[in-house]
Amino acid sequence: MSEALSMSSPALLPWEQNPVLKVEHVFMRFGGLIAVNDLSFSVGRGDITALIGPNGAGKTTVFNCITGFYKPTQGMLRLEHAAGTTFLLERMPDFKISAKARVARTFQNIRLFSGMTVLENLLVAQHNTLMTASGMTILGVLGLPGYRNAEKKAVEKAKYWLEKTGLTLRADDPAGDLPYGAQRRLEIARAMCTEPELLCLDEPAAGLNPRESAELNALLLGIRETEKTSILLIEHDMSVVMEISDHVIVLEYGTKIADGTPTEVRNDPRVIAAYLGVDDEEIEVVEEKLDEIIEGAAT
Ligand SMILES: Nc1ncnc2c1ncn2[C@@H]1O[C@H](COP(=O)(O)OP(=O)(O)OP(=O)(O)O)[C@@H](O)[C@H]1O
Repeated sequence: MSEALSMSSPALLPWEQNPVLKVEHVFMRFGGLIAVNDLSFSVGRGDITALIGPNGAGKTTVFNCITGFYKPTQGMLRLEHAAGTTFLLERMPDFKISAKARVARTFQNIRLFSGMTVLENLLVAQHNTLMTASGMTILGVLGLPGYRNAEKKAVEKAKYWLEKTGLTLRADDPAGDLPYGAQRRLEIARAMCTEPELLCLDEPAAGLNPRESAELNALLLGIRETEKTSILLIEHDMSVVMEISDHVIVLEYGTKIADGTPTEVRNDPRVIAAYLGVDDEEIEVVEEKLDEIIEGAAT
């Protein structure tokens, strides 16, 4: 390749080589407020990607655009399945984004069916598959084999995720009776029962104690390893972000200010200043504190 050509086409970053999601020049305006400002980034297939930034930076708004809760004012969100099918998420209603594009999501505040059992929560998550197999109830009512098989598979899948999330012994308890950390894991299990191409987690470590946080890290790393599911997470807990992410994107006031590996982002003075809300002259002190936190999390 000529020098001129190689200079004009720089090597792709690892997460740009086979992205599951490409966010391209997305804007989201609420009246006069620009919550997301010309945002572009890629989510690598099979990666754990973290979206971080101070409160109000626009992270949840980005999630809402990806999952169809908001239509971006401008820009494209291109999701590509491993099999090659491409979905333009900004053109799809939210129910199709979950059912067809297979983007699953958890929320900042837990949204389980608290009166249903743990197992029932996982079966409800597979409602779409069961409805299709039931021929919209007729085959189900008649108890035909196609429906019975689908039902059996749904229970097997639920049991698989109960085991993965350490909830097998609580299968018949109401979800609302589980401790907080277990409810968070159940939310992830529920999302995984839909076999997502992209799993979006909004602050999965919020409110967890250090032991639960470590369990969450192990669960997410296990999902990446075994299921090869691509994960995009919003997280304020830097020990989680630094320990499990392959790729970190940093937002401030809706604008991307950094995009790289955890080490690159962590050492970026702009990120430290923006994320931790400090003045430039305080950065060194904060960097030392950050090192302590990360070392503490590793031991
Ligand atoms: N529906 C809405 N209408 C008006 N403004 C909104 C709406 N949703 C979000 N915003 C504003 O957009 C900006 C970004 O909010 P967003 O919730 O996306 O930030 P965030 O980074 O997720 O914050 P946090 O970490 O606190 O959850 C904020 O100024 C917020 O007030």
